[in-house]
Order: sequence, then structure tokens, then C-alpha cells
Amino acid sequence: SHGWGYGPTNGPDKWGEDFPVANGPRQSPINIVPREAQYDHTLKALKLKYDPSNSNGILNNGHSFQVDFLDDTDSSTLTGGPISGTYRLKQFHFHWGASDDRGSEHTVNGINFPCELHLVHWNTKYPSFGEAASQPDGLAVVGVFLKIGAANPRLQKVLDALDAIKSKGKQTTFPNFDPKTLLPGSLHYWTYDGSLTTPPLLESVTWIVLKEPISVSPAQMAKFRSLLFTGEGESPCCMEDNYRPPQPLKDRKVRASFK
Ligand SMILES: NS(=O)(=O)c1ccc(C(=O)O)c(S(=O)(=O)NCCc2ccccc2)c1
Ligand SMILES: [Zn+2]
Repeated sequence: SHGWGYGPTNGPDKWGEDFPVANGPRQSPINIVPREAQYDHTLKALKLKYDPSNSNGILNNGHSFQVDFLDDTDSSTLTGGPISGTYRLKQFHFHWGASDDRGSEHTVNGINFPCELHLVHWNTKYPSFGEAASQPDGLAVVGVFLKIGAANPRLQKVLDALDAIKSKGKQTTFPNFDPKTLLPGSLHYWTYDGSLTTPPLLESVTWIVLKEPISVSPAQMAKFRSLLFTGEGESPCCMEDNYRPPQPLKDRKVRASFK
């Protein structure tokens, strides 16, 4: 059987065939409606402590590219915010569109951004990432919108590595990168209980979506689109539109950390 992807025959509308949780009660992403979000004064400030020496490699996994972090110690962690305990950074990756009018997974008042960054963390109360990924409080993903504007020099460091991982399965070393440099000035956030946005779509994610976007230039967006979904020797297919559209909110509330 052909694996899942983002095309007409294996895309988000088909994922429910192999992954029935696709129609579950806490699926992601969602459309965020700020005026319907509930300000919750009990929500703590996000505390993100990242050690650049933990950054390890950069990989084209055939559906996005990810920068992997060494997560065998508590040196790159997420604490505070809506979560309790300590979550370790495992990887970050992006979702983007074929054109600047789409590409983000979460939307705000129905507006799409051209790109969205996800920083994936797992709860250290569980022995491993894989174990945590199957628990309702196992993962916490920080989402950051990218908005068209001035070129982002910190993002450029990541984009400069993409030539080495053009096709599926290619990876290279990516040492000494501080993901904090990709965060906006404000850590104000919306939060809700959700899922992975790719198969296996596990309902184990506390989503923490930052209100303030970071900038990306049109030329930098073109760099994302220079990647391929396909492996070397296959007929090339540009990596773009690798986003799942918003899913039903069902019986969930979105909380805001800010008024
Ligand atoms: N958009 S998202 O943050 O939901 C997300 C997307 C892709 C992946 C991934 O595995 O590539 C991930 S992951 O790194 O969390 N891996 C999830 C799949 C997985 C589950 C259990 C064990 C290994 C991998 C998360
Ligand atoms: Zn993602």
C-alpha cells in the first residue's frame, strides 16, 4: 500500500482509512478564533531552555524536514505554560504551502500563514519519546507562525542546510543551533488539547501556539519549496502544501495566556 502523504490519493482526506483516530475528539490543527479564546490567569509563562550543543542533525523525512536534538538529558526543555513537569525538545520542523497564501496548519480567524514552525517536546514522566507519544499528556508542541516580511537571518541558517538534504532520506549534521533564535519577542500563546497533525495522528499533544509570528521573505519561502518529497532516482515532486487543514473543535476550549 502507498504510504500517507499530501497528494490527491494519499492526502489528509484519506488518512482516516489507515488511521481512524483522524476523526477523533481531539484532532489538530484547528482554526483559532481569538475572541472566543478564554483568558486563563492561571496559565504560567512559557519557559523554554534550549542548549545549542544538543542540536544534532537535519533530515528530509519525505513529508517535511526536521532538526533533531539529543534528548538524553534535561538540557533542552519546556516547562511552565499550560503543562506541568518537564518536557524535552526532540525535534523541530515546518509545514508550508505551494504559494504564500497558504501553508500553516493552525489558522487564526480563518487566515492561513505561509508557514508554521513546530517544536516537539515529550514529557519526561515517560521513559521515552515513543512511550510519551501514546499518552494524553505525552507531548507538547510549540507552534510559531511565519508571516511574509523581511528576510529572517536566523531562519536563513536552517535554510542554508537544505541543499544538502534535497531528497527524501537525506540527512546531514546540524550542530550548534539555538532554536530560541526562531522565537518571536512575545511568548503569549493560545493552548488546547490536540493531536499530531501527521499520521499516526496520536491524541497526545498539548498545543501551545504563539500569537506573535516571526518573519520570512518570499525568497526564503522559495527555499522551502526547493526540497523534494521524493527520493533520489524517483521522478521529482516539490515538497510543498505539506499541511493538514483545520479539524473540528468538537468539545474543546481554546485558552489564552494573555488578555
Ligand atoms: N506536526 S506534528 O508536530 O504533530 C509532527 C509532525 C511530524 C512528526 C514526525 O514524526 O515527523 C512529529 S513527531 O516527531 O512527534 N513524531 C510523531 C510520530 C511518531 C510517534 C511515535 C514514535 C515515533 C514517531 C510530529
Ligand atoms: Zn508539525
